[in-house]
Amino acid sequence: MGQDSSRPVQSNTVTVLADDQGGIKGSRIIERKAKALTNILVLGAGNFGTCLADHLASLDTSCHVTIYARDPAVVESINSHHLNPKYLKDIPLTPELRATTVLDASSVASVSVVIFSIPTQHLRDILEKTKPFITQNHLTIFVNKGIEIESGMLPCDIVEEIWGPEIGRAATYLSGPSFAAEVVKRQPTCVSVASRMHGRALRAQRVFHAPHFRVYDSSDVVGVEVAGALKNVVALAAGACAGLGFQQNARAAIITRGLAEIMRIGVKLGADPLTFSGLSGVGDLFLTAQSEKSRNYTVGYRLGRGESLEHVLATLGSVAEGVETTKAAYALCKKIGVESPVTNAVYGVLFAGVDVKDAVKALMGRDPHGEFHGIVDA
Ligand SMILES: NC(=O)c1ccc[n+]([C@@H]2O[C@H](COP(=O)([O-])OP(=O)(O)OC[C@H]3O[C@@H](n4cnc5c(N)ncnc54)[C@H](O)[C@@H]3O)[C@@H](O)[C@H]2O)c1
Ligand SMILES: O=P(O)(O)OC[C@H](O)CO
Repeated sequence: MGQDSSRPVQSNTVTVLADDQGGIKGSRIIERKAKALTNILVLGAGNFGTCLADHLASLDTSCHVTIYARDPAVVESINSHHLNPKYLKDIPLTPELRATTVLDASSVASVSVVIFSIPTQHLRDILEKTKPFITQNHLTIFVNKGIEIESGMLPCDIVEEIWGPEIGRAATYLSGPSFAAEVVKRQPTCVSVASRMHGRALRAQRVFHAPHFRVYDSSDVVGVEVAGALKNVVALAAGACAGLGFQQNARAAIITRGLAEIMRIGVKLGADPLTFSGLSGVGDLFLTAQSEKSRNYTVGYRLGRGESLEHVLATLGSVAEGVETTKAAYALCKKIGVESPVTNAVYGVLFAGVDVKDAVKALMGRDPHGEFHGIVDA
């Protein structure tokens, strides 16, 4: 079958606490086969879309998974050779995974689950395209980690604006520490999924469930989204710090003060502070801001080593959401009146010609104040 031998065989059994509407009811336990779920469409054949589609296609062969890509060469290669020639290139994909360039009424009507794995700055485009076909019955799952530049909106707000409150409110948001390159190798991974409709989060949990892929549910959509977007900005700062040759103490300080900043912004936008101690909060921040596998950390690191932003982005080969999100977050913090030294420092380096060394030194040399200022007194 051409499968990577490092990837264990999946169990299809899914155990959930749920009533028939997907909500929790007492302690009733339902054992289900994943095949009880119907067909799945994944939009976006980049790193994460490919890895999630492969994961889902491997769970149960009776559950058809199709990945939508704009590039016919990508579609042809996945269908004929079970390889994505652009992303995760060396990974043999599950042979049952099908790919298509077609995104129309029938491709959406024939599935019950639609996963959106498109960078945040292009989300509006795909939401407009799918709007005529998406119904209240679809389980929609978003994996973006960013803030839109033009509007300063989180993905959840864009979804509700374009699809309207009824369908928008039913959307779910998957986030947390999850490098695509590890998920696709069946490395143990825990993430969280949030929805304003709790039953939907539980349904999404059930869709992904596998021995190596655990999904915790949350109802704090704003907290999960703020955390996912802004950890990328902090990862840029932490990477720059490392690229400049500063050691672990400095990086730990940037990450921790970055978390305080994320919390200040989140709380101001109505998030539950507890969410930031979870998988989508400190979990993803810890992963991204400490690892050379992170694209955002890598961008920061290379800037710290003296490369230009243009060169780094032209040679990265994939999206680093934090770059555009920094611009959006900088404007957002000014608008909502939240103190954001880490975001400001990264913004200065990326967009205002500030020398990276001066920016990191200034950040580390700030006058300290109450550590939880702006969070507990918000
Ligand atoms: N890569 C990861 O490990 C990872 C993990 C969790 C979440 N995410 C998030 O998932 C999202 C996607 O990231 P990625 O790593 O897959 O990015 P990527 O750069 O690897 O791929 C992005 C894909 O989106 C496609 N795309 C862009 N605009 C499109 C449009 N208008 N219509 C259709 N397709 C379009 C591109 O062609 C490309 O295939 C990001 O928000 C990212 O933060 C990524
Ligand atoms: O490679 P990054 O920096 O985009 O991070 C990928 C994921 O968000 C990690 O959870």
